[in-house]
Amino acid sequence: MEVGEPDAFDAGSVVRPAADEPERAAEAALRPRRLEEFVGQRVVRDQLSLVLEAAMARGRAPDHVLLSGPPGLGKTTLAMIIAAELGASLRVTSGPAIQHAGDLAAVLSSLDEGEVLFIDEIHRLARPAEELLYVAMEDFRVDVVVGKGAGASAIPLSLPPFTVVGATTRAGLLPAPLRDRFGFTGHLDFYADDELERVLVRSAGLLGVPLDAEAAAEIASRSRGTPRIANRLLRRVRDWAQVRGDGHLSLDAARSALAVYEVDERGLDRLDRAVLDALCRRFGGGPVGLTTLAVAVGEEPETVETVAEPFLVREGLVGRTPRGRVALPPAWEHLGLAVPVASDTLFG
Ligand SMILES: Nc1ncnc2c1ncn2[C@@H]1O[C@H](COP(=O)(O)OP(=O)(O)OP(=O)(O)O)[C@@H](O)[C@H]1O
Ligand SMILES: [Mg+2]
Repeated sequence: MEVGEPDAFDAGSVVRPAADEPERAAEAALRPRRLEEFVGQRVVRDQLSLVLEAAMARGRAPDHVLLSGPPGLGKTTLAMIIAAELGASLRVTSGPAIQHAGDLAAVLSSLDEGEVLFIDEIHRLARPAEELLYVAMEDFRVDVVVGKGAGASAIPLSLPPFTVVGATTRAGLLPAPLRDRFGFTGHLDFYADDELERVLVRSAGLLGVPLDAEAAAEIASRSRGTPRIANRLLRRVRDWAQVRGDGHLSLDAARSALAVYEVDERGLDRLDRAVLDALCRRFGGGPVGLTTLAVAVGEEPETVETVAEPFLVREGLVGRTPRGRVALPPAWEHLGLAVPVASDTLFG
């Protein structure tokens, strides 16, 4: 059994899209290795497969690839798949790991021909490193600075052809010159429930646990369109089935396990429901300011805004208006309350 499952009010709740290091390690075993195993995202998959096949047919390194989209949808997985499909080795770094332009210069100048350089969280690269990267991506060159102060000089060093795969959850934060250096950009979107079911069936197979079709459907529908969450809920249901059940992942086991973790039919957890509840019952549907709402649920405004709100807004449960947050009709329905007759409170 895994220990230390955080409190549901914590950002580490089972339905949050981010993953910590131990979870990333557990995920590695479930990662699809080849493009054909990668479930869903048909458009991106087809486009990418063309880019890769064409490059291989030409015997050249493919264009640089940018992968954007929310956490847990498969950016890192795709970066690894790209290298695997090309039969190339993969070097991994990230925006925050590169403190100075020199760190990046060192990585770039050690690349072998045809290697794939994965830069995760590329929107977090420091400006000087970013500038060095444009040149490297476009001209396959780095300027190595030798010496210090007035006597310093830049020696251009040419690089073998290689492919950068950048990943970002915030494509909008990438400066245009960097974005333009990518020949192909794939945007990952939330998955449909039937796609998540396929992810779950595949994962259950890899974990060697018997998963009923109805249980897969149930878990998928509470996974917020995110494979990472689906796989996480699957592990929690497996725990339940092994400890409280007979090891079989039935619909009953799925429902019981998800009740323990307070994940409801729509994939909302305790904090999400607390926010809806405060909005509807305490503030009559709003509009109410973020700070007031946060106090009502006993949380920091930042937690409400970054942890709970994105999904509530995406689901059409909560609206953001200039005068504050409002509950939309599905929020009342979700809480089993009558939707108030349309009044200006609803349309802030
Ligand atoms: N299309 C898919 N098919 C099957 N499994 C998937 C798919 N996409 C993601 N997964 C699974 O979901 C988990 C998270 O995927 P991944 O780490 O690639 O997400 P990410 O987009 O890189 O997230 P982050 O922004 O947090 O880095 C992995 O364990 C992976 O196996
Ligand atoms: Mg990732």
